[in-house]
Order: sequence, then structure tokens, then C-alpha cells
Amino acid sequence: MVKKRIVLALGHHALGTNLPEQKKAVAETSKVIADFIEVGWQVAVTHSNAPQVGMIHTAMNEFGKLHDGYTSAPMSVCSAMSQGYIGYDLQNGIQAELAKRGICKSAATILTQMMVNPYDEAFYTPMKPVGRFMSAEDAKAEEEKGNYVEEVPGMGFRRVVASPKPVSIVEIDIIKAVMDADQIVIACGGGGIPVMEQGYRLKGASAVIEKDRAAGLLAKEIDADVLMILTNVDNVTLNFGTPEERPISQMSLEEAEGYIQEGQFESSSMLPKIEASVDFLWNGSNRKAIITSLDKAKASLEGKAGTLMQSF
Ligand SMILES: Nc1ncnc2c1ncn2[C@@H]1O[C@H](COP(=O)(O)OP(=O)(O)O)[C@@H](O)[C@H]1O
Ligand SMILES: NC(=O)OP(=O)(O)O
Repeated sequence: MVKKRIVLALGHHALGTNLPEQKKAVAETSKVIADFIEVGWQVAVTHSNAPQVGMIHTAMNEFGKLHDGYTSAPMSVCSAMSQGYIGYDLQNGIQAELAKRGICKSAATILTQMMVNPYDEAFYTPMKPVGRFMSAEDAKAEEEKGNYVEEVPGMGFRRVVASPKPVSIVEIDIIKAVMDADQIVIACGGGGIPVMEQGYRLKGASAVIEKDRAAGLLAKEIDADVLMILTNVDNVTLNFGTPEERPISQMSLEEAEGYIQEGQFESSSMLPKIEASVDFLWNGSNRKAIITSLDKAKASLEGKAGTLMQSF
């Protein structure tokens, strides 16, 4: 029997932003993931990493200087570290939940590299927020180190880095092999480690890819039936943040593209989720893309919650 495939993209709410939050969130998230596996879905999991990669970068590059022999680490290496420790928690959380239910399957984290275009315009305009919120004073100190910061109204300042589009997934054949073996794969975490070709080698890029764009590409490459983006809102809304705000339960691809043109979706949060969904759906038939919260994940698959887009 050919099994249906789902890509679950975990945002901050389903994952937490630091280790204690992550331990707690992953325990709950793993239950939902196991629910899908229990009813026969083949699952690929991908996840956010912006708070984590910023934290790791600070730890490696500032505290690392305090001791002889400790060296700094570029953003690409910090991305790899974030995939490793988040994947480690997810693997154990999922496996524990499956074991409780008597399901004999394994979860494997694939350290995933993502090819990016060295001429991507995004390298010239850092826009992707990473790490903690900072005071104006800390932000000034960050700029003096040569980094870019951006004010987030009402929240403080945040470091921003380049976020090129993912072009291809270097480890895609391994990811497909794990899925073909009917096991659970955790891949393209934090958008994947951005790399560029240099002769026979791959060189890490100083950037962080949007995890939603990576999730969309992963869903396309493994020919998933469903791309489900789990975030901190139950629905995508129109007129977000205004008194006229209203939830969208279903939208066609044409409607989604029209709303993008109208600027209905914030560029560093909802827009990449919608664009990734639209791209996934235009590239295959009988596919669904769902944007919702962890709590509504199951109901949304039954058409009872969330925002649904589909291709026919
Ligand atoms: N039109 C919209 N509908 C719903 N949420 C939106 C919209 N535009 C922007 N957002 C914001 O997108 C956020 C979810 O994206 P993000 O913060 O990137 O979360 P995640 O970590 O789950 O990827 C919501 O909390 C909301 O603030
Ligand atoms: N890499 C990435 O998109 O992370 P966030 O979802 O945490 O912004």
C-alpha cells in the first residue's frame, strides 16, 4: 500500500526558543507527530531555529573568546549545531511517544545542507531576524561588531541576517531513503545549512534560510501529499492586526496570490509560509497545504480548522 506523506513544519510555539522550553514543547509536539504516524502517515519533520541559532552564535563568538584555544564559529556552523541539538530532542521525543504506543519505528535527524545562489539579492539586504530581543544599547554594540540590527516596534531590537532562497537539498536522496523505509525523518531544520558550490566542496554561507521555504521545497522533493505549517495562530487572517481582521478557512491559489499582492502577509512571518505553500501546490496535483496551530493540527486535516489551500 502506498502511504500518504506529510511534511510537518514546526514553528516557535511547537518547539520553544531555548532548551527548557524546547524540552516541554517537544513532549507535546511529539504526541501530535505520533498521532499522524499511528494513523498511517509517513512523516517528515522540519523546524524553526532563529532564536536558537542566534543564541549559539553569541555563545560561540563571544563567550568562546574567553578561553585560549576556543575559536569562533560562522553562522553556517551554528545552523548545523542548531539542527543537531533540536533534532536530538525531537528524535527522542518522537521515539518515546511511539514506544509508549507500541509502534516500532525510528526517527533520524539528517544534517541537511541547502544549496543557495551566491548571487541571490537577499545577500545584499539582511532581513531575517535571529536571536534575542535587545535593548537600544545592546543593539548599538551589535552594530559596532559589524552586524545588522532592526527595530521591532514594541519589542526592542533584533539582529538580522541574509536569508537567500533555498535552491536544492543536498541530502535529498538520503531523506527519501529514510522515508521509503517508512521511518521518520527530521530534515532541513532551521531552513537547512546554506551552502554554495566551490569546486568539489561546499562552502557555508553567512545566512539563515526561512524554514517555511525549506519546508515547501522538502514537500515538493519528497512528493508529499500535505504540507502542514504549525505556527502560533489557528488561521491565516485577512487584515491582520486590525479591527477588520477575519480568519481564512480556505483560499484558492489565485486568491492567495492576490492577497500577497495586497500585502496581507508580513514579510518575515506569514509571507514565506504562504509563498512556500503556493509554490508546493502549483508544482503538483491533489496536494494540500495547511497553516494552523499545533492544537488544531488533527482537526485541520479533517477540514474542521486551520487555513487550507489545495491543488486539484
Ligand atoms: N495575515 C496574517 N495572518 C496571521 N498571522 C500573521 C499574518 N501576518 C503576519 N502574521 C504573523 O505571523 C506569525 C506567525 O509567524 P512566525 O512568527 O514566523 O511564527 P513561526 O515561528 O511559527 O514560523 C503570527 O504570530 C502573526 O503575528
Ligand atoms: N530558520 C527559520 O526560519 O527560523 P524561524 O522560523 O525561527 O524564524
